[in-house]
Amino acid sequence: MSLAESAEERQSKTKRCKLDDESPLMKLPKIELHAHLNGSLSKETINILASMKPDSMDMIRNADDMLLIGENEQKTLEDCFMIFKLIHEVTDRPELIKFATKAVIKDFAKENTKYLELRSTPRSNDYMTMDQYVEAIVSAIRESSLDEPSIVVKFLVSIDRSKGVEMAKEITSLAIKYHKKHKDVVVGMDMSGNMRGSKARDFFDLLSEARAAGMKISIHAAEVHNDEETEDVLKFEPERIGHGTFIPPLKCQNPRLMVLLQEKRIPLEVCLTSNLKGGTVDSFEDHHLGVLISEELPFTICTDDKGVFSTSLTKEYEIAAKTFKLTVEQMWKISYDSIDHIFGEEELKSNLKKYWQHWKEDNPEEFK
Ligand SMILES: CNc1ncnc2c1ncn2[C@@H]1O[C@H](COP(=O)(O)O)[C@@H](O)[C@H]1O
Ligand SMILES: [Zn+2]
Repeated sequence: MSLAESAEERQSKTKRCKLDDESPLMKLPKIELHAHLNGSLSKETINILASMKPDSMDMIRNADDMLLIGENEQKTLEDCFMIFKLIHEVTDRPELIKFATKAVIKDFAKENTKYLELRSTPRSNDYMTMDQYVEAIVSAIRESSLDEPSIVVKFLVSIDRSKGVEMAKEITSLAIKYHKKHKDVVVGMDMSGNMRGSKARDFFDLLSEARAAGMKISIHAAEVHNDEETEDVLKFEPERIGHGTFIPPLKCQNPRLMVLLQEKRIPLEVCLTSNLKGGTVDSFEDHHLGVLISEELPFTICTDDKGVFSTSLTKEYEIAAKTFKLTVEQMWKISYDSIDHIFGEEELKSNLKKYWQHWKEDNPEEFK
């Protein structure tokens, strides 16, 4: 079955899905490849973290209005970057980072995410070193493999480009060090953060170093309009690209970028709600996912910051299915194809594929 069927064909097959535990898309095994740790914290987890901090602030305790963007609210990306700074207040010690990591893993496991790549930028302060930050995440992932055996979790070390190249150098060395020490957990690097005031290409040598050490690379690109930078990133050929909103002709006047994407077939990590609430797309209908489907280009559906954007992986699947009139069977295929884009090892990929196939055979009622 092709994803590029006509809208009418798809519409006639669309199964309406409710967003509850019984929803087929809740039950569907899913893959999450673009989740920032601190942006993924639920309101409940933020409140618990605040209560664990001896000097926690009331502002953080009442995380509701301040930190999470509600149903019909729209913000700018700049607003989002301010929100992340506030959330960092409740994860400023190793034990809090460890608690936060476990809570996020649990949340994803609850909605049948079977494979999760978490990403985060290591920070240091009076209470922790960057090494302790990474160690806290790795040990949370290791302990979760016992507490939450249904989900496999990997970690990508993020460069926050707004912090400059010198800091990125430190982060890259740290990433390589922990990749060597924990090859089965620390599998890749990401570049994210506020893109204002820096050029992606200034970080390519560092990302190449990580790649030479055996790590896979994902880069946030074309989240905002910047054709020159987007072309640089496409030519660098990261294993995946975060967003890619301003590549297809919907949002971009430069056809070369789409040609490059078609040639290189770099999978895009698609984050529907993030793009709408961050104000980079006007509506779900205008989202570039429609082009990726019709052009049969590789992509994966992700949450980005499910806490801040008040979403979940199931909700993102629901939105994609509803907006682009996709059946449960087509959503299963999107989820299944995402396995090819994980940074985890080949043996894991083939095990996940087997699991997906068995799930389909064992749950025929979900596809009716
Ligand atoms: C909405 N679109 C986005 N664009 C770019 N970078 C983003 C982002 N969403 C999150 N981040 C990056 O992830 C950090 C929060 O998680 P961690 O503290 O690393 O776990 C943010 O500070 C930013 O650097
Ligand atoms: Zn992101």
